[in-house]
Amino acid sequence: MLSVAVAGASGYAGGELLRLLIGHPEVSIGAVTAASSAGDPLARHQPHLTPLADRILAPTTAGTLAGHDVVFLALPHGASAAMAGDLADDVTVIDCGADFRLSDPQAWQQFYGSEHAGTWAYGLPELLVEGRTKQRVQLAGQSHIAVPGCYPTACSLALAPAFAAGLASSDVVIVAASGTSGAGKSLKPHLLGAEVMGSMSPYGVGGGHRHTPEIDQNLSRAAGVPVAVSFTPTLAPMPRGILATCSAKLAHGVTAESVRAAYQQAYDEEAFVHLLPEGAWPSTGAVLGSNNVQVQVAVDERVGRLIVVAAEDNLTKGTAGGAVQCLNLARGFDETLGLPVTGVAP
Ligand SMILES: NC(=O)C1=CN([C@@H]2O[C@H](COP(=O)(O)OP(=O)(O)OC[C@H]3O[C@@H](n4cnc5c(N)ncnc54)[C@H](OP(=O)(O)O)[C@@H]3O)[C@@H](O)[C@H]2O)C=CC1
Ligand SMILES: CC(=O)N[C@@H](CCC(=O)OP(=O)(O)O)C(=O)O
Repeated sequence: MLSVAVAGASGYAGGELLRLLIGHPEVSIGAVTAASSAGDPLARHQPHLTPLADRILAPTTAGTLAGHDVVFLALPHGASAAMAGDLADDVTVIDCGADFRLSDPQAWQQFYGSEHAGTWAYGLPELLVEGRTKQRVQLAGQSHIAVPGCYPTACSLALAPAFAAGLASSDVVIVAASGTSGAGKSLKPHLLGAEVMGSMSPYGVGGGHRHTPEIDQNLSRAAGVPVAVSFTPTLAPMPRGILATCSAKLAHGVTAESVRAAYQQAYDEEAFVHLLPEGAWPSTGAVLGSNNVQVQVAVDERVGRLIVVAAEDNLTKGTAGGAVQCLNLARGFDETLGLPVTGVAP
């Protein structure tokens, strides 16, 4: 049994981590920590986590996180890097934040505006790397893992098989809608109920969103050559879920059959990434609370473009589920342990 601490346990990502870890047979939950909410009962911030209702949130310090086999960090950007250096070397640290995702310090500086903290193993097991292997081979035995951003998880899994197989070459356009939990719990004026309910709106338009270099990084690794995407996120009036509509110019002569075959080959053996049967389309409702990514492909012959639609739950596969999957791989458990493979409907 591994003893596990969750830092940022009062937040959305921390709450989802705890929901999944409660059902994980190989872990026991140790410290649950927060910042301004330290001293509060966990139940005040995570009313759905009934088995942990009596727990009190501890302050997030190296001391409260010490003595655990595994520490999950679900903290704002920058806070993870500050904390990671104070944790013992033999602890498995899985960071849900962005601090260690990018390998290019210049990209970090440009999109996050601070000094680059470093690069950890990237925690997207199903990502194809240079057309052949999958990223999971780099996760076995790892002690420090950076969990991908929620948009990069959906968008990269949507397009990597096409780039890895040389079916798509350029001109990548992604428009993705996210539920509001993607923005975290802290108060933001544009996320008040009156602003969000019954309305959709874009943000980070024009290449400014910080997930753009992360998607570039992933697709470039899949393709083996540099890929740059146009990425536009939008905010949707729902608590959870991401629906990413991704399109790219098809290489000459590529057919719908060859596209489908490449995606079947990439994902047929995967437990969590599913190419849907022809005619069925991904939806956020269908993946709610599960660690699944639903994918569907189409070829628009009139304009010679590939269209891939992917849906995930941003808090499950997009954060906490992905993080638990990384723990399983790092510690040699079955990759699916403790992770839901069915959604909740309606
Ligand atoms: N929400 C999502 O869909 C996704 C989130 N992530 C990442 O997960 C991390 C957490 O996000 P999320 O849960 O949404 O955010 P929340 O705002 O919901 O939660 C943030 C957590 O961090 C704590 N905290 C705030 N400031 C500090 C600080 N300076 N030092 C230590 N702890 C602090 C908060 O404690 P308190 O409540 O006491 O202030 C709270 O527990 C972020 O890095 C985010 O980018 C990744 C993918 C998707
Ligand atoms: C709706 C919304 O605001 N979503 C967040 C992304 C959440 C996520 O994946 O985050 P991290 O990179 O922070 O881990 C955003 O666009 O910044």
